[in-house]
Amino acid sequence: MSTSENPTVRAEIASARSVVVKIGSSALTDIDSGLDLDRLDRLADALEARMAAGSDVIVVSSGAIGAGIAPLGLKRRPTDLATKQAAASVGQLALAHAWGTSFARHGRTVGQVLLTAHDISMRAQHANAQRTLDRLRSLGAVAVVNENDTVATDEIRFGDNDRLAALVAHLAGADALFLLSDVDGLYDGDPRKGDARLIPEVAGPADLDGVIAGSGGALGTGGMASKLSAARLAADAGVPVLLAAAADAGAALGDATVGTAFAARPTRMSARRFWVRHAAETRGRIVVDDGAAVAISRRKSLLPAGVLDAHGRFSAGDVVDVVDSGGAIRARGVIAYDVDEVGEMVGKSTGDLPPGLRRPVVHADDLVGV
Ligand SMILES: Nc1ncnc2c1ncn2[C@@H]1O[C@H](COP(=O)(O)OP(=O)(O)O)[C@@H](O)[C@H]1O
Ligand SMILES: N[C@@H](CCC(=O)OP(=O)(O)O)C(=O)O
Repeated sequence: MSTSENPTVRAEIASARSVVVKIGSSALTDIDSGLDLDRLDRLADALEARMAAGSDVIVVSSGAIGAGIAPLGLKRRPTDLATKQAAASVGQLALAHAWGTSFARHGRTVGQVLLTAHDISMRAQHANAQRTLDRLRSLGAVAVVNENDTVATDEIRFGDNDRLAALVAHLAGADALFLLSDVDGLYDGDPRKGDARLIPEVAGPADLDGVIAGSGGALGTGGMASKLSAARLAADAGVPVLLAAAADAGAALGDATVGTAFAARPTRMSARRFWVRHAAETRGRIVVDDGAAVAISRRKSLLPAGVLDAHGRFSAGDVVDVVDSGGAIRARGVIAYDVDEVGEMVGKSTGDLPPGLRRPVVHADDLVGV
């Protein structure tokens, strides 16, 4: 640990009562030989030790696609959706069985929980998933979560399990998130491409200046970029993150002295703002002029006069992206009007609009910067 580190972040992670532990494909599977059962046993041992020390644990396990490659006679990780889904359907069965067998050595029962992004974005499904996770926990069973790959489509996929794990940490009210991979922490550049320095702690976004987050291995999905965006998502939810090697699971889950520790935001984002920013599905896009882009960056409401264009099929109450005239997403927010009403505002100043269309398009309380 470097002397410049804030020891409280690692102490918080080490003593967290409720934790989510995500394990990447690259740490669990091999293209030729499939699942690494010894690795799973060692992980189950480390997870069991954490539970014996008093923590509740939820596992987010990747590896379904990786585990389906060898049984289907494929030579590499598939890239098209149908073959990925076929591999996941074969591999998920093996993966869940392997976790069940590893934990059974400790007399522990596991439950499989498969989720899609859509489930997390819809309040009813969200609440049901929350209840299932809670009840498994109170019954002493370990939830093993993965994306429901066989029904998720390219448009609605979480994209990677790092994000899924951060959303589950939020959903479950966890106190810490572990991202266990084949790399022993965050480096300032891709460690496979030469000299790179390990970054022991990320206190805030400024510590990521100059860091190059590269792609993943042959089995991983999102690479380091997806881990950084998951760490940001967790930080917004008030959850500190430890990124470490799965091979160091004992030390990571024991006293959190290895890997890279990411501090949470000093004040947790409200549940509503978190949902707008990270969980809700967007239904459209509002293009705004430069003045409005500056105003929303200063946490002001988006007013009708700043709207240049609207795209999508949204209704009042939906979440939309707010983009500037160059196409960059500046914020997400809950829109106060239907798409036709927003269309009527384009090119008009507030005084030219009927009274019913003069309220903010997105109120500042419902607008979250991206
Ligand atoms: N800046 C970086 N720091 C650490 N690892 C990096 C970085 N850039 C790219 N990587 C690569 O990201 C990989 C981990 O991502 P990925 O393969 O998606 O893992 P997982 O399967 O655990 O989700 C590592 O093998 C590493 O080589
Ligand atoms: N649901 C997919 C997860 C893919 C994924 O995100 O993998 P990884 O980048 O290794 O966490 C699977 O189980 O193969």
